[in-house]
Order: sequence, then structure tokens, then C-alpha cells
Amino acid sequence: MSDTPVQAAAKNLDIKEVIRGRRTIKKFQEQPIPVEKITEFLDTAVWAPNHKLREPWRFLLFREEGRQKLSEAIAAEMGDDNKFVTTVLNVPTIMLVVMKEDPRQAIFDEDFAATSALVQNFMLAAWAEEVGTFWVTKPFLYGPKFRETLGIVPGEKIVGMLYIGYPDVVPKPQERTPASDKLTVFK
Ligand SMILES: Cc1cc2nc3c(=O)[nH]c(=O)nc-3n(C[C@H](O)[C@H](O)[C@H](O)COP(=O)(O)O)c2cc1C
Repeated sequence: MSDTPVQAAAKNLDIKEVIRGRRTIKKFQEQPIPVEKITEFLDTAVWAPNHKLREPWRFLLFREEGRQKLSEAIAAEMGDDNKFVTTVLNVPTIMLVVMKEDPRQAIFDEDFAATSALVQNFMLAAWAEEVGTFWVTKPFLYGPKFRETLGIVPGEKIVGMLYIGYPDVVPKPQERTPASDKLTVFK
């Protein structure tokens, strides 16, 4: 059984510290994250709220030689001299988060929100174990040749490409606007 909030606090798992401390990591150490670790983070991430428990997501993971396939997909869409063709060969682990697109707008929106919550859960679960992530969105993720090469079919949306690895450089935080500046309270 999971810990109660009081038990979790006793173990010193400070969720606020993890949320505030997480940074987008762009420079990684070379060694890849074991697949078992990624699966562990995902098994935490899938506890994201999702309406009717549709669990509208699936995942494609690229590591070691498998990164070649992702590089090929980018080249198929963008040509060989695009910088991402080589960038993805140097990132230790990359994951595409794919969502099923419901034709009904309201359900699409719910599923997109749920999948985004899953991505944040994943990044926090990883950060809590000193694993860094970078959520990347680029136009080629929408390209038909890129998608076809990877078997992503019409009716599926790529919500994000995540770079994953042990951080080499952790950037300084960029301060956030206090929420109270954007808060309207009706009382
Ligand atoms: C949906 C999404 C897409 C993003 N795409 C990019 C991107 O393509 N390039 C980039 O440099 N950062 C991207 N980011 C990361 C943000 O730039 C980053 O979260 C922001 O600068 C704050 O830094 P922090 O995550 O370290 O707090 C993306 C973030 C989100 C949520």
C-alpha cells in the first residue's frame, strides 16, 4: 500500500522541493538510463488524473542503437543536414509521448490535459532520483514522414519528445511571477 501523506512526510519526501527544484536539462552525462528505471518513472507517472480512466497514452523509447531510428525519422522529414538528426544520437535516452486523439473536442482536451499531467509526473519522478529531462516540441513532430517512419498513425498526437539522462549541467532557475499577481479572489 502507498504511504499516507503523514508517512510520506516522515520519510522526508518533500514534493514542493522536487517541483521547485526540477530544471530543464540540456546537457547530459553519456550513460543511458536503464529501461527499468524509465518504466519505474512511467509507472508513477500513469497515476496522473485522467477522466474515465481512458489512459490515452503510449510511449516510444529510443536508446543506444535505437536512437538511429529516431534520427532516420527526422532525416526522412527534414533532410540529412538538420541539426536534430545528430542531436538525438547524442542524447542518452529519448522518449516520445503519444496520445490517442478523440474526434470530440471536449474529450480531446481532457486527454491532452491528462497526458500533459503524465509528462509532468514523469519529469518529477525522474528529478526526485536525480534524473534530468527536457520536454521538446518541434514542428517535425507533426510531419507525416517522421510519423510514418515511427509507426505513429493518424488519430495519434505526439504530446512531447523528452530528452532523459543524468544531468551534466543544471541551469540556474528562471524566477516565476508570484501567483498572487495573477489571482482574482471572489469573496
Ligand atoms: C510543452 C513544452 C514544450 C517545450 N519545448 C521546448 C523547446 O522546444 N525548447 C526549449 O528550449 N524548451 C522547451 N520547453 C522547456 C521550457 O523552455 C522550460 O520549461 C522553461 O524555460 C523553464 O525552465 P525550467 O523547466 O528549467 O523551469 C518546453 C516546455 C514545455 C512545457
